Amino acid sequence: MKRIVILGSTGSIGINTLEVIRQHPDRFNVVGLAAGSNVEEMIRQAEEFRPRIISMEEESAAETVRQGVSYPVEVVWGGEGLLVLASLKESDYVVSAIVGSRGLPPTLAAIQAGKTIGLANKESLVMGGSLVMEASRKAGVSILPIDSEHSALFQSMNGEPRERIRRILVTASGGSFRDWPRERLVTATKEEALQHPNWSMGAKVTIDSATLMNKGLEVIEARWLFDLPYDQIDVLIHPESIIHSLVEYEDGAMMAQLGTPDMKVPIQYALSYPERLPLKGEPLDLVAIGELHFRAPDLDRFPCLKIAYTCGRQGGTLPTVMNAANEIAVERFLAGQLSFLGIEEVLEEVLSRHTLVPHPTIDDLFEADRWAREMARQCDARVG
Ligand SMILES: NC(=O)C1=CN([C@@H]2O[C@H](COP(=O)(O)OP(=O)(O)OC[C@H]3O[C@@H](n4cnc5c(N)ncnc54)[C@H](OP(=O)(O)O)[C@@H]3O)[C@@H](O)[C@H]2O)C=CC1
Ligand SMILES: CC(=O)[C@@H](O)[C@H](O)COP(=O)(O)O
Ligand SMILES: [Mn+2]
Repeated sequence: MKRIVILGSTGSIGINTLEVIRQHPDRFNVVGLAAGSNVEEMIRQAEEFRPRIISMEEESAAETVRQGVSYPVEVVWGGEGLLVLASLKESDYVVSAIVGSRGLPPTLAAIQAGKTIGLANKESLVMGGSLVMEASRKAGVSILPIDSEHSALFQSMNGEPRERIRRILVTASGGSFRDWPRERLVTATKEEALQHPNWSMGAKVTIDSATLMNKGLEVIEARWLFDLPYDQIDVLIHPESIIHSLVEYEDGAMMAQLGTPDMKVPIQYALSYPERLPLKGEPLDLVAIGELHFRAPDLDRFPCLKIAYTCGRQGGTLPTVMNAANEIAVERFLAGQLSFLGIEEVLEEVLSRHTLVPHPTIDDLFEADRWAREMARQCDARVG
């Protein structure tokens, strides 16, 4: 029985994770849940899964949950609360599914406490990939990818010689504006951007998909998870999101993982690895789909992907700054304070002002993150 803590249980990944666990009560037991402000969903989840401990972002939300749950449960809160959940002694597995760079401290804490990690929170690898991977090597813990592309890559490397990989191809749907000309992006609205063609996900990752920054974050995530240089990581636009990514080997063979766009598949694989369990869901009907399509990404229409490659290659504090500026820009876009193309303008502006720290400590990363957020908030007024 795996004893699981879910950080971000009320979100899209968190809810899908609980659905997987619901299907396998003999395999998985929920011992802790953490979320931000959604007290109603947390109370409902607590009543069903009976975790021993819960964490919420604010003290007031924690108190509401404590009073709303019908059994004696420990409720903690804030950044400290997340660290308590991450290193809980009754758990052996932590699902890291908080959105954004605030997922980094609890992910690192869980690694240092020796927990196996199911990683959805790609921002923690973008912000601090080198430190996270070094910590996982030191602690001897596995980081199992939940992100669909990285799960596909992981599955496509299973039993194959890593040194024979020629390159990996990270597939991308192209997002909500895949076929829009650049001129039309000027007026793109939040409602339009939130209409992802294939996946139902949280707002932040859906906007990142629309700018192609999600693919940029995923390229950096792949660099760290699979220890590959950037010139062996390519992006392939695949509008149907059926092939979740591919690995090309030196003999020309390509291995891929296919499936319907359903996050329960990679989540369950990460939870059950190295086993493969049954899962309820629509089987993939390739005859009904008929055709799959592919094309190269258009970096002129979607420069965020180019920005991410540049930041990843230069390294140091640049990916941290890019990630933080992107989080603020997306937040402001969702709040109606920034245009869609304003997101890339904020990134360019903040990055142009940053002085790169080449071998950052964890404190350097947090300082770069703080600085970039402040800068990105200031830029908003000019491009909004
Ligand atoms: N959704 C998907 O299909 C995929 C997501 N990912 C990645 O997974 C991560 C989560 O994405 P997704 O589930 O879509 O996001 P959602 O926005 O749906 O959920 C985010 C979760 O984080 C919680 N949260 C936010 N702030 C805090 C905080 N300060 N303390 C504790 N919890 C907090 C939210 O709680 P609350 O709602 O209670 O405020 C919620 O549970 C992201 O990094 C994303 O890129 C990767 C691949 C696919
Ligand atoms: C489901 C998942 O893993 C998302 O990260 C997804 O990849 C987003 O779709 P895009 O391919 O549009 O970025
Ligand atoms: Mn993905």
